[in-house]
Amino acid sequence: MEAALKGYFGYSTFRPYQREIIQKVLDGRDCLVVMATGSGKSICYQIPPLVTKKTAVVVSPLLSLMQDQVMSLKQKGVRSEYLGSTQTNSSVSSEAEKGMFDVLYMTPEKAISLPPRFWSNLQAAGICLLAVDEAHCISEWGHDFRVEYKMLHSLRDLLAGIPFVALTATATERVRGDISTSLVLHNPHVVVGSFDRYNLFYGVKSCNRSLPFISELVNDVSKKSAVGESTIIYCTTIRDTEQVHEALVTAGIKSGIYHGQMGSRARGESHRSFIRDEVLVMVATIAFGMGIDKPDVRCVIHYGCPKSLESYYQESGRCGRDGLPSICWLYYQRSDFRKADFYCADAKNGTQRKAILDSFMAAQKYCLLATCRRRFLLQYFGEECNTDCGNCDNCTTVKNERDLSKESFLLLSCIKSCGGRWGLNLPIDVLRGSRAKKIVDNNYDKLQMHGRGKDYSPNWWKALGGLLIAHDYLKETVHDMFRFVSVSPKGVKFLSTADKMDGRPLVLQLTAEMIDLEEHGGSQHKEGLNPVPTLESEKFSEDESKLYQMLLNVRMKLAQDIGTAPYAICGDQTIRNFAKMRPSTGARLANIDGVNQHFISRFSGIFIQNITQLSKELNLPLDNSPLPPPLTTNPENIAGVPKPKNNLPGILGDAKLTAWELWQKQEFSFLKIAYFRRAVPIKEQTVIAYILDAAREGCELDWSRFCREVGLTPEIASGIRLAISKVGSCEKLKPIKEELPEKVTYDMIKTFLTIEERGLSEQVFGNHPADGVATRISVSDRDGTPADGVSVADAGEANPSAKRGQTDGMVVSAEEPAMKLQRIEEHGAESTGTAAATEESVLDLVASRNGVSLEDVARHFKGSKRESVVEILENLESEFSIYKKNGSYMIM
Ligand SMILES: Nc1ncnc2c1ncn2[C@@H]1O[C@H](COP(=O)(O)OP(=O)(O)OP(=O)(O)O)[C@@H](O)[C@H]1O
Repeated sequence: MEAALKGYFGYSTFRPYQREIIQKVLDGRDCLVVMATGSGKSICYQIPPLVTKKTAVVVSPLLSLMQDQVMSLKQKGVRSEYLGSTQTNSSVSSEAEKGMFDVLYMTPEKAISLPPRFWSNLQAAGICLLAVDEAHCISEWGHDFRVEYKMLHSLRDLLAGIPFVALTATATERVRGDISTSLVLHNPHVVVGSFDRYNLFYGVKSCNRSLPFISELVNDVSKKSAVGESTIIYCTTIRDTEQVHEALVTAGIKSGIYHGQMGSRARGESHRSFIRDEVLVMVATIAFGMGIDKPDVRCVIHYGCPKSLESYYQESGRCGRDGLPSICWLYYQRSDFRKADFYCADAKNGTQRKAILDSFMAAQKYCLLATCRRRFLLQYFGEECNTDCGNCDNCTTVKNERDLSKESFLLLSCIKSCGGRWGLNLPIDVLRGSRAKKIVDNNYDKLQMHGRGKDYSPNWWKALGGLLIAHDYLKETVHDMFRFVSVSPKGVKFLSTADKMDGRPLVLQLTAEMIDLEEHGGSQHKEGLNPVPTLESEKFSEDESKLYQMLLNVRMKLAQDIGTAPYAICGDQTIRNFAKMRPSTGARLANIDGVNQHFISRFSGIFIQNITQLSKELNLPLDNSPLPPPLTTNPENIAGVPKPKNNLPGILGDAKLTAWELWQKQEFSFLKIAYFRRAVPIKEQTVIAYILDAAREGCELDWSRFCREVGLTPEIASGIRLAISKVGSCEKLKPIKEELPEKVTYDMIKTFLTIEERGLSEQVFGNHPADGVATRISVSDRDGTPADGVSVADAGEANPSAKRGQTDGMVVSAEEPAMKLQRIEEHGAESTGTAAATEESVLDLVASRNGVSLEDVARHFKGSKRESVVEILENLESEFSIYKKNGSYMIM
């Protein structure tokens, strides 16, 4: 499966649920898949034919959508065609029934009218599934009821034993029930994913359709077009469509128009120029709704309140389907709300009328909302959501507010530790690492928070002090003309809850001075005390942005030359990766996410040539390393971050702590966390690294859920253990990764190492491989051939030497632990085994070696309990006697 995913689609990991659904289909099980727009449902029916070499038949409601998908699949080397009224090639049908296509699309009308002979021939040639896309069209309760969809059940008898897969992005429980009954699904595997489109920003504006307003709209849209980004403007009437289109054209913005009164040819032409980026703006009625499969639409504007919240979700869902940050605006005016009767005119009975009215009312409510819009949307679709998203207009209106709990914690605790005997200046000097005489004489330079506040200027801290005084967290008193600042009872309470890690965020409105200091060099980092390094590294330099634009042009030119859409060649994210990593060889390029085999054989040469030449012109170095974020925190940071055992916010920094809390307590997915309250999302890998850091610092983690989400099975863990033993060290991840099949990711390796480091291996993975089973990774996996990764074989079965602990091959002994992580084994003979661990003896041990792991120390002091060893190490760390780097303790 993974080989097909990378080979044809260029992706190295499945998104949530994809693998599970594909496996069920391969097992022959019916499936009902309800997953958000853009979540990757198509891959669930596109991979099985590539694995089984049998045709997948896909029923889809719109010809234009099918044509786009066929075009895209062909670019990926997948044999694909469609059957429908606009198919001009008469041989497609006969080729299809001979099983000559991997994926065969057809309209529902076509599907129910094909003769039984077609189906029996196709079945003889090989058919692996029948997918019903946009399956909500089956239900009268759905918002796009199609009568032909209701007749699809007739295919059931013709395709006995073939799994049916129904897919939709919007389906209430009632609609789900209808789909299941109508398609006669047998014990279907039901997957209901999150409706959340994390990468979309939602916003609403009220408007009056006046000319100044249209010119504001035109102005906004032109900014998107100027940087090559696509926008769809949905209008509720043809009149509006024409008016907005005209305004855009007058302003010199190349834009297309699409509505039901245009002839099919004109609509087709308009559609084609939009997906080929010949025009970057499409002004359309909802006739352009489902029929658009362009993944890189960056902005969807609704000009008028939509007829239902379901259709709003569907249409706005056309935005950012490639997962990159994108924007959805809805402009409404109060008169829109009077259209209920108009929408209800189509209703055939009272039930339908009520359904239409209900969803129209929900759309109105969405317009008028003063609270988190995403939360409202999700709750409407029955998804539990207890937090505001931080990524909609209502969540971001007050822009100068920020959670300053970490900074406040530092300042308050520093003032408290200094005994409240001073004004603000001295504690601030302590935070900024001063060694002034007064500070050293009072031993304040030994405080944990000494030097922790260097990232902000003294004036910034003073402004925060003023804020904390204003909010009663600090108390200012005057004695003999001197001002003293101490922590108030409210501040003490804050400190104690923050200490217990369940403190609430302390959101304060930043003063103008603080903002000014942050923006104009007063502070080194806008993001906070510990800015997120990956965010920085993900940012493009000016030259990288130039390179990105140039490479977009290269892709555009290529697409024009071969008559396809630029996105069908590769996605925007892939081009971003090119601009960031600047691969100079085919091998490096092939490793980039989004690069598939077809791309390598057809386009790698031209892209490498352009990347090399343009990077040279821009003076950008080639082969920028896409290395994963470091396994542990940078030692420089560690040196600056003391480790009081119960001061996790202090140790971890906001970003890590928040990531951990969202994951562990709120059960957010990695992806959702990546977008949480960020204008620029961080990578999922970064989120994973953050949470692992938190675990390493002692935060509790649901390891079985974590491993499941990362994809780390006990078998893969055994494989990683073997690879480490082969490499002989876990200092660097790359050599370990290179020993393993492609499907084993850095995230899996990092997770494994954290589990090992925390001594939880047995608990998490069971007794692998010491339970009498040896695990082997087939070499073919490493070559990338389609094998399912890790196979388990009996230890004694093929290779007797396995029992003797052979580690140069890929088999490990059942009796001898394969771990060779610890350098201590080199020193094994010296180990006293019985010596008791004390701070002194542990310090001696650390000082005598160039890095020891927890296991080293625990093994060395077998006479002491592991918990005591851990405690001693933590104490030494918080006293700055030692620090940790890549899982090893070093002397300071
Ligand atoms: N495993 C993956 N890794 C990275 N990108 C993926 C993965 N699976 C799918 N995608 C990309 O996500 C985008 C959306 O996928 P897809 O078109 O299948 O969504 P969908 O769920 O069918 O959406 P809709 O309901 O809007 O039709 C596509 O650009 C696709 O290539």
